[in-house]
Amino acid sequence: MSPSPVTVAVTGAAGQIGYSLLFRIASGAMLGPDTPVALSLLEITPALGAAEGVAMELDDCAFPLLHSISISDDATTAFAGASVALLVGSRPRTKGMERGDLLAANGAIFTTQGRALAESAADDLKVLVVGNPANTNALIAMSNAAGVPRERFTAMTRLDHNRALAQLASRTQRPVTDIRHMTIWGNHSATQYPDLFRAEVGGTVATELVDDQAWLEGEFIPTVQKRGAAIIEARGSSSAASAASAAIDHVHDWVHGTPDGDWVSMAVPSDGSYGVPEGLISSFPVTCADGSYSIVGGLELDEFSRARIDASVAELVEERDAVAGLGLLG
Ligand SMILES: NC(=O)C1=CN([C@@H]2O[C@H](COP(=O)(O)OP(=O)(O)OC[C@H]3O[C@@H](n4cnc5c(N)ncnc54)[C@H](O)[C@@H]3O)[C@@H](O)[C@H]2O)C=CC1
Ligand SMILES: O=C([O-])CC(=O)C(=O)O
Repeated sequence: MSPSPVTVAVTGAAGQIGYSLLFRIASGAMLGPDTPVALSLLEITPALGAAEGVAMELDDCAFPLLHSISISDDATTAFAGASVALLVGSRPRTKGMERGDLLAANGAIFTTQGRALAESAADDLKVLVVGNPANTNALIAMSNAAGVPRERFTAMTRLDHNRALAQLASRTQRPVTDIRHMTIWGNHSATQYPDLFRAEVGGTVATELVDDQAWLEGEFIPTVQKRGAAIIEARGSSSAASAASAAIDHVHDWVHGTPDGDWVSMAVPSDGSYGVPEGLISSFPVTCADGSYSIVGGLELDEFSRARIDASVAELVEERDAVAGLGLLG
């Protein structure tokens, strides 16, 4: 066991995702079996009691890797010394709401938290934004975190990636472990583009194996794009355990690396790759090694994929312009 615990800050700790996420972090699923964890929970004042209750349950699990738990309603206090910050807390989408409606409601949260991260987090900070609209919230936090390197800010499209793996595995009747090179491009929204032209199942290109453009366009892509809304419709509240699991996967792979020969999807600040305007937080195929990620370069994009990526990126540009207009970009 490494001697000093890693501080992991989690916002929205008393929420539904928090309730799944914290137990997996404390069990070692995110940072590995040799890394003790100090959890630092941020909640709004009225939810501090509920966060205390979650902390009591965490205590009751007697997790060997759980070094300590602290709780605060002040972002600078909660982020002090954090090497990993999972920004989950925000107002979730409810029936009939689109992510655009959430921009203003959540913008203020992420300006404050961006500034607080710059003030008190550790030098090796890694940030994952889960709270929606995740890409643009990450952009707001990044642009308000003066002095923190931009590449430390990421947003979650791993749930979409995992949903795409599950849909393809089901259609091809192959285990998810046979699938490589799945990619989600663009925004974590209904415009996202889950790309099967680069995915492979057992070494065969997925689109060639399936060979059914009608399924691709009429079922696969819309199912993945609208899965969040389908879960809300079925469950009456948004995805929580699957979102928590995807957050664990995202940080795990960022810290421990992606398997040889494969990649994952992460929304990261664009370096201009694939024509995505620099600085937008957009989903790309990435590989991770030594605690850093790199956008996979040199992929040839067909016309079908290009048009869909452009549509999702156009939505990100609109969101960026909207929050810039609201004065939320530092
Ligand atoms: N990127 C993705 O793939 C996914 C994102 N989400 C998003 O994750 C977010 C959280 O979802 P749930 O846990 O289901 O929501 P929830 O409503 O159950 O929990 C949110 C928690 O955040 C807290 N909170 C609100 N403002 C805060 C602030 N300023 N600081 C700290 N905590 C604050 C609330 O008090 C609440 O406890 C939502 O925005 C949801 O849309 C959900 C699923 C997938
Ligand atoms: O759709 C929502 O509001 C929750 C979410 O992000 C998802 O499940 O992908």
